[in-house]
Amino acid sequence: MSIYRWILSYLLHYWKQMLLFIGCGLIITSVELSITKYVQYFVDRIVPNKMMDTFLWSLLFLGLLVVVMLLAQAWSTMLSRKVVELASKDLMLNMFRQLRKLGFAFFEQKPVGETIGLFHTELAAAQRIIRQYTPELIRHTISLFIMLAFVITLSWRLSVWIIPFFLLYYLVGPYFEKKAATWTKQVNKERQLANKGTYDSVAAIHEVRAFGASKWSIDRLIHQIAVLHGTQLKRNFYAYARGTVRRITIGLGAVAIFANGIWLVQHTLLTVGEFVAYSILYFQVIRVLTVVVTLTTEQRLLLQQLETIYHFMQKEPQVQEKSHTIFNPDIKGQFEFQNVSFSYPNRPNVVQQFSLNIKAGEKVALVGTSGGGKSTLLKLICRFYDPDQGEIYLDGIPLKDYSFSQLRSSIGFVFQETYLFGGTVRENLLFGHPDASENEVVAAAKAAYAHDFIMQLPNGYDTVVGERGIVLSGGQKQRIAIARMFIKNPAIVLLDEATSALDNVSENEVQKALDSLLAGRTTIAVAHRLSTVKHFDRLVVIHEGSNAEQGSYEQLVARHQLFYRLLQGSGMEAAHE
Ligand SMILES: Nc1ncnc2c1ncn2[C@@H]1O[C@H](COP(=O)(O)OP(=O)(O)OP(=O)(O)O)[C@@H](O)[C@H]1O
Repeated sequence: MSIYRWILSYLLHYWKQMLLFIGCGLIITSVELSITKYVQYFVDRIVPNKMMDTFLWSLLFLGLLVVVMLLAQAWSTMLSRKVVELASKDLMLNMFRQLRKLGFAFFEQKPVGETIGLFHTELAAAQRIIRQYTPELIRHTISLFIMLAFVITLSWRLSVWIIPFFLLYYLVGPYFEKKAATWTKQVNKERQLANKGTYDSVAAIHEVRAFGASKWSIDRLIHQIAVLHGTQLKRNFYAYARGTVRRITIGLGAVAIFANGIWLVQHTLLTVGEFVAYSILYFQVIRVLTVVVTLTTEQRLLLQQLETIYHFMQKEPQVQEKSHTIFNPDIKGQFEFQNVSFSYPNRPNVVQQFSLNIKAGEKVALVGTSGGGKSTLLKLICRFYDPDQGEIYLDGIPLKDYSFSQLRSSIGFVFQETYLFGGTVRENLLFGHPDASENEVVAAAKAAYAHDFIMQLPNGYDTVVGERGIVLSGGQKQRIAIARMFIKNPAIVLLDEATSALDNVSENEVQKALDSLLAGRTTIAVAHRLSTVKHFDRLVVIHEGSNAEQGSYEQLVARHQLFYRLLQGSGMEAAHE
């Protein structure tokens, strides 16, 4: 019910249009009932008494009613199309907003394939409920009650006869419904697995090729799809069995009405007109009832699919923005970590009692053994996560007191690998700062040593890159990322092994670009290759989430402790000496 209420809330947002839509439905039902009532009058009064004048006038009146009904039908279709499209658009936008709100932590913890599946399968199911089911269900349910009341008042003696058949159906129906629902749940689970399997086999294409595992990958996918197909067949069997039971009971109900109707007419307990009108109404009621039952069942089956999307939409982000934030008009980039501790949900004590002061404009490199928590510290600075204990201050103000927008506009992050959007080089450079002028874009590209290679591309800055266009090398992509930073102009730059994925030639080019970017900005870098951070003001050795040792490169080497051992381990000692 809570899932259904949540879906309904999207339609109720447009309650005025929904009321009009229901009003149209009432008009349509009233006209349908009036026509049936007229048939009764025609058979019982007009024909036996040869009332020609009444017949002609009533025909004219009926014609008018039909026109009104057609207009109401057209208007209700228009209204419902408009409302359902608006509501499904709202739902989709809210999902994207929620995805953004949940932020980095959600992406790290959920496989991408699962999130894509959520948008493909579950969003589509939710939109189908909004588009195809809910408005029709509301309208037909109201019509059904009005028609049932009408049928009972027309002849309660006949109505009594159809009750056992409906009861029979409702005794057997739920068994098939439950079976169908259970199998639908299973279908969804297996569809998600198949989606994830498809994603994996595309995303891991290099690994699959490199390991010669194509056959393994295809076999795995074929198996997943075969299992899904088998479950779908079972689900369909129960769904159709349910329909068949329904059709049989409707037929038996009709036979009962005819047999009893004729008996009641013979014993003058029912007029011929009432019998004819009742027979017409029975099929009308059955039609509406079937629509209501089918819509309810199918909607219930679809609702089963929405559990994950519902929980996704109710999820609270791990990191929340305060309602009252502090605006710092001039961020300098001075950091203070005070006894910061942090655990991932499934990985405790990644950062432990970590304390560090970083001066504005200082260049600090975090070094240390793999898995020590260096990248995690960068994530805490960006507030992708919040510390469990302790506090991080930026220019003396707790990070938590800043707005997300100020924090993120003051911090530039260059990752190990840069993702380029399917668009032009210019669009990729303007990412994050769409208002920059052409001059700023070119100046940034020059400062990042990217202008020359961009000019050599077929259409210069208008060349399409990324998934839909030219594939750039790792070093070129990093220089685009650095140029983006020049345009963004943040006071603080975070580098997460920005050059570790590059060969020596590319690394040199990117290093030149980085040197010009970092001048005058507070820089915190995570580095694997110690050579890239030799010239940093300070190196901080992170060991098991704590600040184990710090100093300049030379000081740390001379100390002959943890850093020195790291250098020996990485084969850098010779280079140093
Ligand atoms: N999102 C996450 N959820 C759970 N555990 C994580 C997550 N991200 C990292 N970890 C774990 O936390 C520990 C620290 O990871 P982190 O990436 O901060 O280390 P690092 O020092 O940057 O390592 P490396 O030098 O290998 O990149 C590792 O054991 C890692 O497996």
